[in-house]
Amino acid sequence: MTTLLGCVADDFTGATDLAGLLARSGVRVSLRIGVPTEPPGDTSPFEVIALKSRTAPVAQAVEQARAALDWLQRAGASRFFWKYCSTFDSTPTGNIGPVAEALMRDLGAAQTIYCPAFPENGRTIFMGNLFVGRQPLAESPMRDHPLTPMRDSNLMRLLAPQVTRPVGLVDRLTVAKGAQALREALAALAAEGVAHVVIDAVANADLDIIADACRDMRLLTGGSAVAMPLPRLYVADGLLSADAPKMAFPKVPARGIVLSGSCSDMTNRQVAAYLDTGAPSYRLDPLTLAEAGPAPVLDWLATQDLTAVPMVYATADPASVKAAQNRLGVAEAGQLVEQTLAACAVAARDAGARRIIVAGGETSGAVTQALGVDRLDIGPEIAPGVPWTLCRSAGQQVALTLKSGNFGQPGFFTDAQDVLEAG
Ligand SMILES: Nc1ncnc2c1ncn2[C@@H]1O[C@H](COP(=O)(O)OP(=O)(O)O)[C@@H](O)[C@H]1O
Ligand SMILES: O=C(O)[C@@H](O)C(=O)COP(=O)(O)O
Repeated sequence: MTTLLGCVADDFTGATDLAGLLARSGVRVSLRIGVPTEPPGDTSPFEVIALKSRTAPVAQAVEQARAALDWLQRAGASRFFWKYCSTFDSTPTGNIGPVAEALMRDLGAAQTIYCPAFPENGRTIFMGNLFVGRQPLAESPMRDHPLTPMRDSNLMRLLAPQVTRPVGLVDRLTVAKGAQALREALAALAAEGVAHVVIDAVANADLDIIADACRDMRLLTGGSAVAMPLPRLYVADGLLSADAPKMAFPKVPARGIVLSGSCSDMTNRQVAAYLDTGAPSYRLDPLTLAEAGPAPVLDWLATQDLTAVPMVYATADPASVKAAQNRLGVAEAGQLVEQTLAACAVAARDAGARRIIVAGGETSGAVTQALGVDRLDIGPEIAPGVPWTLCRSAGQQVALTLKSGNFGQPGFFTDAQDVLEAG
């Protein structure tokens, strides 16, 4: 089937988040891990390509996104979506802006929008300022993110140094007037040469208006939620029929593992809640890892009963993360943890784990790549933006969930298992 919307996501949790929200509509969504090496064959109306480029060097992130765009164009896509984090995770050099500009150039798009709002998860934008719950982004726990600490809440100020062309805003007062008012505001900004437009949204109703007004733009950018109304709008436009059969999620054996590399505030709470259940657990310390390597945790894992769904975690509070980074360097500390958790995933799979729960975007990228997964089918949603997915790894069918650091309730690791039991 010809692809209608081609999506590029800058990390793997973000890709499953987007694919899960698009799939809520009942249309077929395919999620590819990395740019497929094969030319497009059996494609879906919605294709999502997951990259691991959020913290990659700018040139590499741009190159990967352009390769993904090329594949999606060959699949027949006529509209495109650049998905980044709902907390706008990036640095003054990128990669949100440079990738958007490169895709705009390739597509001949004079203007695009930026809307990371995800109201169901507490991300809202007002007067160009991003909020996480009641806190401005820069006062939220995101200010201590290990790789992309967010120290400003104003999206125009965050975006401007990342792009070469002018940045503007359509605020909530205009969005509230409806799709026509928004279209006119965008046209007025375009006439002034504004290429990059941040748009306020505080509720799903705002996202409906934004998607309605912008659905024919060649390139949209944002978090996952602004894309959620698109399938319904395309069906209304007669571009697509919503007749995709829902995938029956198969029963997978109840042997599993939890791998947590996120250090977000929410993941810290989720790890604490899972420890409280008495589940077997192993805490990774980057400084010990740097000296002893992964052998001790792999030895421990080999002794575990996987029906008890043990947890390996490096999740730590900001002070401990800082201490490890000061000793090892930010990238080195991150990589050590990611590679170790990835090795645990492979060992657990080889020992029979068929339910793998991963917390953290970069961590999910490392784990998924180590498992050799190239495609994920979207299954039931555990929490807003976090579906179970089904993949094949080393010839085995494995249920995999990739949880964004900040998503889910404190009981997420148990919730995830309950969803499979209920299904
Ligand atoms: N104790 C720790 N000290 C230093 N870095 C850590 C520690 N635990 C995890 N990390 C690293 O922090 C990063 C967390 O990023 P990520 O997995 O994307 O989580 P999130 O989804 O919360 O952003 C990863 O690179 C991970 O390896
Ligand atoms: O938009 C979001 O918040 C998520 O989809 C996402 O990208 C999360 O990234 P991580 O927090 O790094 O998992």
